[in-house]
Amino acid sequence: MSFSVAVAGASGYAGGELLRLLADHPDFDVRTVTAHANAGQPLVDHQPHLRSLRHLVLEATTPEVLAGHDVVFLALPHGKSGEVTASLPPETLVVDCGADHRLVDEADWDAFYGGDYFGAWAYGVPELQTSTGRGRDALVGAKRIAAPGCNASTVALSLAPGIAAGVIEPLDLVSVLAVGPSGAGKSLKVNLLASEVLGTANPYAVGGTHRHIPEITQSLRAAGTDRASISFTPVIVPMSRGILATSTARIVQGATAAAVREAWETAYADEPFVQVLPEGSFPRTADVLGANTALIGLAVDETVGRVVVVTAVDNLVKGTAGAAIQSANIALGLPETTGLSVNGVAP
Ligand SMILES: NC(=O)C1=CN([C@@H]2O[C@H](COP(=O)(O)OP(=O)(O)OC[C@H]3O[C@@H](n4cnc5c(N)ncnc54)[C@H](OP(=O)(O)O)[C@@H]3O)[C@@H](O)[C@H]2O)C=CC1
Ligand SMILES: CC(=O)N[C@@H](CCC(=O)OP(=O)(O)O)C(=O)O
Repeated sequence: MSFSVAVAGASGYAGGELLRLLADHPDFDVRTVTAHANAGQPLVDHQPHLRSLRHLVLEATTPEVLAGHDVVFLALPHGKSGEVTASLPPETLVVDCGADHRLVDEADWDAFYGGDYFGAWAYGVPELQTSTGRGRDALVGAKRIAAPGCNASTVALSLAPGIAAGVIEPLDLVSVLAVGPSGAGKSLKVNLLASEVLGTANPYAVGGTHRHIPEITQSLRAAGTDRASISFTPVIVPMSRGILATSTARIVQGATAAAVREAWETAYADEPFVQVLPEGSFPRTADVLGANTALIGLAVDETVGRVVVVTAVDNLVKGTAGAAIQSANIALGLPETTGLSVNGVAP
């Protein structure tokens, strides 16, 4: 089967990663790539690593250019995809990598983003299976999919099994993340200059201000609690890609260490792209580079009564483009793993 595909935001990091994966996907045929200021230029001027797509030229990002494809992937700045998606035909599968269609509560959108609210779509993290319509079930046959924020999906995958199994307290969650600067996109920002990022660790959005917090809590609520709250702190470190999220949660009274581990192992036992490491093993970001894999290590700290969950993902793959393609595979009835690899690149 061959589905014609357009990628909008193709000159950016997320668009480039979508294209790298789509180029080797047997059922997707990338016909159109679009950009904004760089429209009119050859794709490889902006993505020189995508040699098999060197025939493509960046077009303007308009509904007219994007219409007429079976699948449209959008990797545009926040607030820009919502403007486009309303004009795309309902039969087109649209997968948005921005935040415009992630949040179910308009008040969260207003508080953390602002501007027009475009409504929530099926959330592109299949492993967050729940009884409330999110997860894999909501993606089957979907025509509109919101791919996740990379930090948000990493933390939700880290903590949801404990909430679903009732072995951790949903309040008093803490997550601190080491993140690579590619998560912030390609556009020039002073705090992301090499001279500002190399040789240092920079915390940002400290103190409950990061826009991924409502996205995390809505996923955790969907896992099986009506209340979830998290202290969330990201720290930029000098690695181009990757997220290492260290999350801790208070263990509910009476839950044994074995029951805690069991919750995560059971939740992900059949998942191709989320793996729980054996006791005593913890992931490194290097282990998932280029892979659509989330690796999870966990330990129970009996002294403080908390579980410590360490999760590594590649922000551009499992955090964005890989999740988008995995979700599109499900929506189209293709094998979920098509075109995606659990194996990373090393060293
Ligand atoms: N980077 C990451 O790890 C992740 C990114 N995402 C999301 O994916 C989306 C893209 O992010 P990313 O690739 O990092 O960003 P980049 O800054 O690297 O790329 C942005 C893309 O959008 C285009 N663009 C810029 N302004 C406009 C506009 N006004 N209208 C239409 N297109 C525009 C750019 O085109 P041009 O080059 O011509 O200006 C470019 O192709 C964002 O919503 C982001 O939050 C989600 C999860 C993780
Ligand atoms: C280093 C850095 O700035 N990372 C970004 C990750 C962005 C992301 O995952 O996606 P969305 O912007 O689409 O939500 C951040 O923390 O906001």
